[in-house]
Amino acid sequence: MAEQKFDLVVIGSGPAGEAAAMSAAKKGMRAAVIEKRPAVGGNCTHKGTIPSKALRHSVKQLMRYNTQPVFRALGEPCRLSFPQVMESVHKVINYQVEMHTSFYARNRVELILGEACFRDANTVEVQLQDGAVEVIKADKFVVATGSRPYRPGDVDFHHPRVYDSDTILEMQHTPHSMMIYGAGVIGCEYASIFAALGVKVDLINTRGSLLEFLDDEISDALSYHLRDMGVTVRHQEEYAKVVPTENGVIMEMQSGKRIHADALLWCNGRSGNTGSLGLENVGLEANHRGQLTVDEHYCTAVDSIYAVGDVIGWPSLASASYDQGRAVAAAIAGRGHRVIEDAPTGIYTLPEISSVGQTESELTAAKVPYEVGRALFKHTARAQISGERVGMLKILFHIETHEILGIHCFGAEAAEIVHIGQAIMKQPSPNNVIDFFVNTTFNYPTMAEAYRSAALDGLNRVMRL
Ligand SMILES: Cc1cc2nc3c(=O)[nH]c(=O)nc-3n(C[C@H](O)[C@H](O)[C@H](O)COP(=O)(O)OP(=O)(O)OC[C@H]3O[C@@H](n4cnc5c(N)ncnc54)[C@H](O)[C@@H]3O)c2cc1C
Ligand SMILES: NC(=O)c1ccc[n+]([C@@H]2O[C@H](COP(=O)([O-])OP(=O)(O)OC[C@H]3O[C@@H](n4cnc5c(N)ncnc54)[C@H](O)[C@@H]3O)[C@@H](O)[C@H]2O)c1
Repeated sequence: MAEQKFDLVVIGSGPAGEAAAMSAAKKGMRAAVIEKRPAVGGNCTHKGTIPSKALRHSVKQLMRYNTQPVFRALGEPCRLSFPQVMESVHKVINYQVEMHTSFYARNRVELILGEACFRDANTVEVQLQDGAVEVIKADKFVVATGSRPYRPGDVDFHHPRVYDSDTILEMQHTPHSMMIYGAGVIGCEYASIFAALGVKVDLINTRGSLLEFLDDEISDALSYHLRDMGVTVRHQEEYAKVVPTENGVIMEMQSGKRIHADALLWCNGRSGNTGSLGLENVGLEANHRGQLTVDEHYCTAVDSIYAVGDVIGWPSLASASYDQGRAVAAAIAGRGHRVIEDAPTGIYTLPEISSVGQTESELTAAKVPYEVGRALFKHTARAQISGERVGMLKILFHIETHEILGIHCFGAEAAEIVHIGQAIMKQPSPNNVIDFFVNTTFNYPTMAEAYRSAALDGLNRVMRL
């Protein structure tokens, strides 16, 4: 049995693991990454962020072709099958794998392909793909094993018409109808994708409104636009039984309804990948969702074992995972590190949604005196030119200090647009004020112009008080 020793060993090559390893190597540590898949990139690259965003991009292009009058001179609206749009997705995944693989050699981070299991707090056994077992020792370990779709025991995920967000990428046909159970971020994003492909979608939400953490106005806009695309949104529904049949899936609801569709996409929750890590050998225990608890240094209850990314739960974002990876390497090296707790929201529904800071409900509950400045995309020259007129930017700011408290946006490129406001919002006082947007000249025509319009709208309201 071969044995190797490192300063730091990371388990998992997703955003969190890769960032931790690269960052540690740049700080002079001898680092290795263990990955059980045959390729690096994590679930982010192979099953989650990258495939869903590439899929959504292709579908959005198709939707634009089919809805923009200018393209009618080229022909009638067209349809693409799910496997057809998946072809472009595989290309993006391959580019990503190639690029991420190159980082390992360039930074002299050893890549070990196999499944890691703790033997003790400074040793893991790695089951290599050829069946051999390697023993790896390290001063410190970072668990970055990510998450997988939660699968309740009473749903048959082996049935060919029952999918989760991993297996949906292998679907070989385009169903006429689909029910999506769970209207969290994944459910809403896939509802947009399938509706844009012409699939009749039932989106079943176990809660009272869509994405309750969003500002109410944005959540309402999402409901409106999903329904406008033909999605049936059902709130406050819980399944009682899932009955897959030869030609479809029936979901019996606790409310007594029976919903039928050609296929079911299950999007209700994710569990941390800790089951096969041998945590019992190091005295660690995961919670009921398979997640590990860490302190402000991303250290678990065992001082040689750290954890970052989806495996520690909230916010479970690729964006935050990259930052947590860098932070844990800094923490281990004893250099100052940032605790990641202010990640913006970027939701790639159609329309796109993005926000940073507090919502109106939160500010009202906290009794903060605030005002709102709004700009509708349809009133900007850029949106009129691009034809992407759906959308709104709203800035929440303190009535007295003008400090920006929240930015909420939906519409084309919302996830990019929000960062303009975020950059100002994060400035130290007194530079974090809404007045910046009226005292600065923006390129024209741009979507950034919406900031000026929203700021003028908000400041006009305050002046009228
Ligand atoms: C459909 C979908 C869409 C998403 N969209 C977005 C988005 O738009 N924006 C965003 O910010 N986030 C998005 N996310 C979330 C994002 O993908 C995750 O937050 C991110 O992948 C977490 O990164 P990670 O490094 O913690 O783990 P992962 O990406 O899950 O990678 C973990 C890796 O660890 C490996 N591993 C597990 N156990 C072992 C073991 N014992 N030994 C060796 N290797 C092991 C796995 O094989 C995997 O490669 C999305 C998620 C899904 C499912
Ligand atoms: N654009 C983006 O940023 C993006 C896109 C997709 C997914 N994601 C991330 O992926 C994560 C998963 O999203 P989602 O839509 O599946 O779900 P979600 O986190 O909204 O959860 C859906 C429901 O499942 C329940 N649940 C969660 N985990 C469970 C578990 N292990 N066992 C039982 N119930 C559980 C939750 O309480 C909730 O009622 C989110 O944290 C999200 O941030 C982000």
